[in-house]
Amino acid sequence: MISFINVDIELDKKAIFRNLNLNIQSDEFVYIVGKSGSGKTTLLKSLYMAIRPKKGEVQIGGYNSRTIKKRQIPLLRRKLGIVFQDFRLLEDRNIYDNLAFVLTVTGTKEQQIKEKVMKALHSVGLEHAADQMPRNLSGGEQQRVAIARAIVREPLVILADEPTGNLDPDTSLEILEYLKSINQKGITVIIGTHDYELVRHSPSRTLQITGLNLEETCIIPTETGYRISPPAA
Ligand SMILES: Nc1ncnc2c1ncn2[C@@H]1O[C@H](COP(=O)(O)OP(=O)(O)OP(=O)(O)O)[C@@H](O)[C@H]1O
Repeated sequence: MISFINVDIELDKKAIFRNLNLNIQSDEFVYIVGKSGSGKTTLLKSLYMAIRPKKGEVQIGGYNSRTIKKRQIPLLRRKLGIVFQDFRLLEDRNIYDNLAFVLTVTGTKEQQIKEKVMKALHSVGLEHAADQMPRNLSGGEQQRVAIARAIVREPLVILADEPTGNLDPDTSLEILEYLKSINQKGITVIIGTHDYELVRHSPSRTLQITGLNLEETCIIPTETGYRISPPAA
């Protein structure tokens, strides 16, 4: 469902990925790990076509980076739910309206908006917070709203870029559990993170950025924490 085929990505003439080949199936839960600056954000951006490969192609949701037209990019993004480290909620409107906005712009009818928004809030345990303003919620709650906003359009894929980067360890695990439960409903989830502890806690397919490519990796629990196999480059 998602494929990178012989992909080279450069930013400002600097090679970030070289000859990347990768397939991710529907329903998978995948971590992309790597140290700061290794290219996690770049990889996720190439999936929502904010970055296009210099060579090769990225296929996602029936679109192809080589052939997609500029006007089709919003259509692709409607099939994706994107979650950022800094939540990015609209501060001037309440939680309900933050989610409703996403549906209004695509012309969904009022009654349907209400049902979908409340269902999405329910799935992150925040239906009681619909009337609250974002600033009145904790960081973890704001990220749960961001996850609800990402799923309200019933996407094929959730792309989460360091979704726990601003959160304490316990809240991070809670966010991870919400993302796992969304995945169990059949939505592909791809998480970029440098938090190996998160991966150790809840293991799943893990791809580590090493040099200009990716390799399948295991985070192995040990008595003192975890070990990465093969080791981080
Ligand atoms: N717009 C840009 N122009 C040029 N280089 C860029 C641009 N954006 C990112 N880079 C470089 O690309 C490399 C990969 O950056 P990226 O943000 O994808 O890494 P990351 O793994 O997500 O890092 P972090 O964990 O710190 O967020 C870095 O060396 C970065 O400096």
